[in-house]
Amino acid sequence: MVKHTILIAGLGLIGGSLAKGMTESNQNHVIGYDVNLESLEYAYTNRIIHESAKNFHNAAELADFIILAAPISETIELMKKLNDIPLKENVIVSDTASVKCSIIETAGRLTNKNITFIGGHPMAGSHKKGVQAAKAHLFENAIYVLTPSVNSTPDKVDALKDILRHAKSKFIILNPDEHDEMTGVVSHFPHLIASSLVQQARKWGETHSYLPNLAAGGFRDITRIASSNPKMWQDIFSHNRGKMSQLLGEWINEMHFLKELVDKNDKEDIISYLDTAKTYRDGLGTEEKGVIPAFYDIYVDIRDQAGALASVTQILANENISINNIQILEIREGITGALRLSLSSKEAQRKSLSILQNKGYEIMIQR
Ligand SMILES: NC(=O)c1ccc[n+]([C@@H]2O[C@H](COP(=O)([O-])OP(=O)(O)OC[C@H]3O[C@@H](n4cnc5c(N)ncnc54)[C@H](O)[C@@H]3O)[C@@H](O)[C@H]2O)c1
Ligand SMILES: O=C(O)C(=O)C[C@]1(C(=O)O)C=C[C@@H](O)C=C1
Repeated sequence: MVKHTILIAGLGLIGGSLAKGMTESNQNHVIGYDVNLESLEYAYTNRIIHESAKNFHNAAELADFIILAAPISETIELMKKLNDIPLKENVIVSDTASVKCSIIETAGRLTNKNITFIGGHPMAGSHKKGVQAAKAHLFENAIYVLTPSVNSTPDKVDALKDILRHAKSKFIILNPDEHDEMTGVVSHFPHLIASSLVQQARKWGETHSYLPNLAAGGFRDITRIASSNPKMWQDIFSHNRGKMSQLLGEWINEMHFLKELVDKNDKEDIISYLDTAKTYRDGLGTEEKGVIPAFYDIYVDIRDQAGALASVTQILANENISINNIQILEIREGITGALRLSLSSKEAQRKSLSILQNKGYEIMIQR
């Protein structure tokens, strides 16, 4: 098998995670580049990359594939730089930016004939940033959107998928506008709303100092993403501002409607509103639809006592069931709390439910 040289520019959470998986699989030679020399050094000493490059131009000349994983505005600047570099013939350039229209518009303006540009967006991440948070398995089972530019061909798309196969993602092709519209709704806009909910609580907290202690499972659940990297999100909102503005307008109308509903206090209408939302939300994880990957969660009631979490995870480990994600939703002194365990398949969900129920745990699954 031919070893390709892959340059990953931007070794933060996303670039670092892609690089780590690629370097571990050792099929290709991975060169890392980052403007932050500490991140570059960290990536090299922790074997996230095979080789570190302090000069983007020189590293780009050596690459067969280039993945730009910097913030969106920086990614656009790097694309413009690539245009003036004597690259290898037929180099495939991709990116990881959360917004695709401005990236593909920039790709359309590139005149360097050696570049085939295929936009990329792995639909997985976290509220953490930086190379220290990188995980080789971050994109496992996640949707990975590709937005080929006009000069790309299906064999080039396959070549890109091939060098990304270690990620174990599910690739889908979307046009950039469709991508920005859908991720606007299910990814970008929720971040704005999460921050606005936290702002509301913060303002109330100024006159009610005990308020933060009451922020339990529900508030924490819906606002986790408000802890994300503000600079990255400003960049995303700015590049998708047309869609954000439209969604905010729709949301404001929805809030007016909701206010009327609450003021009227019609029991049936309110139940119907909540029920329609519940039915849609419960259905999201049952099959893979659009950009939303399936999830198979179970909720386990546990007591606030030493070792409670370890007991549950040990029972599942004994049965060889691996847990994709675990979250403590609400545990306060002396009160029963809930664990949310995310499993990798419906079968794992069913098996965990039955094993834990047999051991006397109270379990809830959605649906
Ligand atoms: N965080 C997420 O959940 C997530 C998920 C999918 C896609 N993305 C997208 O991936 C990209 C990277 O996000 P992240 O979460 O890894 O951010 P991050 O802040 O963790 O990492 C960004 C890295 O890029 C480096 N960088 C900045 N300017 C650079 C430049 N000019 N050249 C080279 N390196 C540069 C920074 O030093 C940093 O190491 C963004 O475009 C973002 O929209 C983020
Ligand atoms: O899990 C999170 O914290 C994320 O915000 C990840 C998330 C999202 O789902 O909205 C954020 C931005 C990306 O472009 C893709 C994924």
